[in-house]
Amino acid sequence: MLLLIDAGNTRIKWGIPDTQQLPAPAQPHWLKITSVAHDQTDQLLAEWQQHKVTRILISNVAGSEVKTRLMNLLAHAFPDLTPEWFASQAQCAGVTNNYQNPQQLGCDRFASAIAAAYLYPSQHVIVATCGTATTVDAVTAQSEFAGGMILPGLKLMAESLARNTAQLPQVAESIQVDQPFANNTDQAIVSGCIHAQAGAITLAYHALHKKQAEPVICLISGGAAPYLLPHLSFQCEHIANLVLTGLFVVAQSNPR
Ligand SMILES: Nc1ncnc2c1ncn2[C@@H]1O[C@H](COP(=O)(O)OP(=O)(O)OP(=O)(O)O)[C@@H](O)[C@H]1O
Ligand SMILES: CC(C)(CO)[C@@H](O)C(=O)NCCC(=O)O
Ligand SMILES: [K+]
Repeated sequence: MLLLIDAGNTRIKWGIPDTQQLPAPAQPHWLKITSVAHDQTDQLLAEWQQHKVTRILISNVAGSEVKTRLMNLLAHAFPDLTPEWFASQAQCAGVTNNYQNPQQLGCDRFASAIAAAYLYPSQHVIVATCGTATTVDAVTAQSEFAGGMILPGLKLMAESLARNTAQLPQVAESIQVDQPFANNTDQAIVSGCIHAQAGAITLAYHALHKKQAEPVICLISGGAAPYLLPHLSFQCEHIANLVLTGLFVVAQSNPR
């Protein structure tokens, strides 16, 4: 069995896809898929050991401390296996990475681009990933990662206002906005942050459409996706676990 891990800056997501299904389904069928916070990684050992794992592929953008912790846990759980650490490169699984320095691109973004190209071959795709950071990337019909934007995630944006101003409070994440112009502080903050994110996604969608003059698909993923979806005025598909789907495609394209 294949163990796929997506270590982000807020949570560690992991899954085991069904690799026996032939022909491969458009979206992997997950035998198991779940996530833990960084302070709960100790529970991973017992959970992983319940599966007959034969290969491990990991995307980590959470830094070297998290990498070391995962390496130690994996060495305990599967002493005979050598985990593969996915890294961005100029070309992988049929996708070309147009970053000036291909290795500089976050490997979670490259994995998501690979998933987008696999799910929507020969189509132009905007991939919005709304986690700790929000990234909005363009993947062309020629399977190129064309480039993208990085902005603070929804929570980080709101927190930075509370942290760096005298009069602005920390707002509850559950506050809803149904129109841009709020008449109280809490809703004005939430409105500003949501529309900054939704506005960036909307701009990217129209810019790619204008550049390619062809239909554009928009995919949205990450913990904040459900809060942004109602604020997008065009069709946008919510796909959970886009990074893990990309790792699945990488593993299939690169059998050992
Ligand atoms: N209830 C909520 N209300 C508003 N935003 C939320 C809520 N829950 C999660 N988010 C947003 O989702 C972001 C992270 O979500 P999540 O815990 O799923 O991490 P993630 O998408 O896996 O990110 P990463 O890959 O960076 O770890 C938060 O920083 C926040 O912006
Ligand atoms: C932008 C994040 C934090 C999103 O998870 C990650 O992809 C990352 O650390 N990227 C490195 C910088 C870059 O992608 O240009
Ligand atoms: K960072």
